[in-house]
Amino acid sequence: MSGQTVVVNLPSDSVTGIVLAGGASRRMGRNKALLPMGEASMIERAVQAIGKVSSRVIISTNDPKSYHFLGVECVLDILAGKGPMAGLHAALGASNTPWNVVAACDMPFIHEQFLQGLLNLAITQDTVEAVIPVVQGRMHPLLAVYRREVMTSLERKLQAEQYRMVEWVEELKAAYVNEEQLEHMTGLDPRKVLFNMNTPDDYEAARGFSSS
Ligand SMILES: Nc1nc2c(ncn2[C@@H]2O[C@H](COP(=O)(O)OP(=O)(O)OP(=O)(O)O)[C@@H](O)[C@H]2O)c(=O)[nH]1
Repeated sequence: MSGQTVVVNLPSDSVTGIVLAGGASRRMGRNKALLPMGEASMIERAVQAIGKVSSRVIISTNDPKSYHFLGVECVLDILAGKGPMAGLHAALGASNTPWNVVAACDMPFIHEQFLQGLLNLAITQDTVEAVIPVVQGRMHPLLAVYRREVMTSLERKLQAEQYRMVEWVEELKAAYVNEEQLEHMTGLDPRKVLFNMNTPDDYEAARGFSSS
């Protein structure tokens, strides 16, 4: 942590927060979104963090009953079973704000300061369509910021049955933000914030981390 103060520039009423929670969690063997992490479930942590930087939160899922207890609006995939790009597509279709901050439900160290850092960069870049973290050469399109208009190119990809999100993101006019910039912008360790859980071992590792 650098201790840097993050300045809030973007009014939250220009931002919709989207939590992706429509996956099958096959590798985990149970719904990742409902796993407890510290005092709350994974989905509650994501909704809380994203709710601090946006005026409206949407859960993108095909299983709204599981999230009814949260009292948060759920949006169903238009193309069900096609992965996170389809989830983002449906949620952007429901959005009415220029900027949209997206997070997967399986990131235990998600932090509003990180999201705000990405949003702050987004509004200083008139021509960019997205702000995408890149850590160790790997893009992280599931914790990122998108203009609503990217829905058009996303829809084209889905119609062409091209479901590799990184390939789509590479075609966007995006600000790709490296590890050093991310740390400077947010005051947080990007590797930790961007860590995501796929397997029971990842879950154990994250729980160890969060209680230490
Ligand atoms: N709305 C929506 N979200 C999805 C879909 N597939 C994955 N996600 C979400 O996207 C994020 C990354 O998902 P993955 O870990 O790649 O896939 P998963 O299906 O959850 O897990 P595995 O079955 O183990 O691959 C998670 O937040 C998922 O909930 C989908 O078809 N629709």
